[in-house]
Amino acid sequence: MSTQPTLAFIGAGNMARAIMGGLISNGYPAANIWATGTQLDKMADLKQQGLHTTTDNNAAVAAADIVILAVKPQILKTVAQSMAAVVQQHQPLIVSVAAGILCHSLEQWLGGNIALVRCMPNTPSLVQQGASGLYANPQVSATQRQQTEQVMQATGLALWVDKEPLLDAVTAVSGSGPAYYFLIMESMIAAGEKLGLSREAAQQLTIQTALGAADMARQSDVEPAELRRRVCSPNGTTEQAIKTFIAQGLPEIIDNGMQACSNRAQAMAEELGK
Ligand SMILES: NC(=O)C1=CN([C@@H]2O[C@H](COP(=O)(O)OP(=O)(O)OC[C@H]3O[C@@H](n4cnc5c(N)ncnc54)[C@H](OP(=O)(O)O)[C@@H]3O)[C@@H](O)[C@H]2O)C=CC1
Ligand SMILES: O=C(O)[C@@H]1CCC=N1
Repeated sequence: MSTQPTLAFIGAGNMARAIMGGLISNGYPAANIWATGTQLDKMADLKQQGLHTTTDNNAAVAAADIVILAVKPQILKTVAQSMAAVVQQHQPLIVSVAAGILCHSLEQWLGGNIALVRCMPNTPSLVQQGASGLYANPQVSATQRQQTEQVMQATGLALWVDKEPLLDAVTAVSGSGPAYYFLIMESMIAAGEKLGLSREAAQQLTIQTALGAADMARQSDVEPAELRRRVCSPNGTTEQAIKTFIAQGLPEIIDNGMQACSNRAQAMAEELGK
């Protein structure tokens, strides 16, 4: 990474830790990262790795070029309002990873006229296999866009969207997406056990198959639908499984789940954005 801005993660929970872990594994200097939370002892491991830890959000904001808001959406208004004065004084780039909280609300809570990126990351950022959607408000400079992209690319794929509502679609695909794959893995492990494998063997085979399928899809020049057809021998075993999944509505189930996810992001914007 050519430039290494100082980052302050406001909230050092699951998502922030995944991004911080990915950054550190990728060589980002721990001394350039601040993490905040409600209790210092919960962040002792981060301090041990060389990060700055504090319960004082304003101190972290004052030290940072980029402030990453990573608290739960339900408390974001209170947290943002409590740091508005130092944000206005210091003018860092603000990056919010909160699902369903609009730029408009954040701008208001932080005192107006701020450079703001909304980012929808996912937890595989921890192993540098993350996927993030990014949206910038007009106040974000070209340099700040580049800095944000560099930070998020250090944890995996980072894609810009040009309309804010598309972040709800990103949430439905990749923000929440790891949970869908984990559920499929859980189901495959359970079914493998039921068919007689040990839990350990079912787990190893399931995870390696997920990895192999994802890597193959990434490297292939044909779409996943064609790769799927290539596994299905006519009147063979896979065909029976796929026919059963389709007859029982798997594509519609996934469509419904992702629609519910996106709807929830929109509802959160209304509920929490005032
Ligand atoms: N988890 C995921 O897969 C994804 C999450 N997100 C977004 O990331 C954000 C965080 O989610 P997630 O990491 O799962 O949640 P967590 O609950 O794991 O993390 C939130 C953290 O915020 C801390 N916190 C609470 N109050 C304050 C405060 N006043 N000042 C500073 N820190 C505080 C909490 O610390 P303490 O425990 O001490 O209270 C906690 O560690 C959410 O907005 C979510 O929408 C986005 C994409 C994916
Ligand atoms: O479930 C949530 O609300 C967060 C946002 C995307 C993934 N986790």
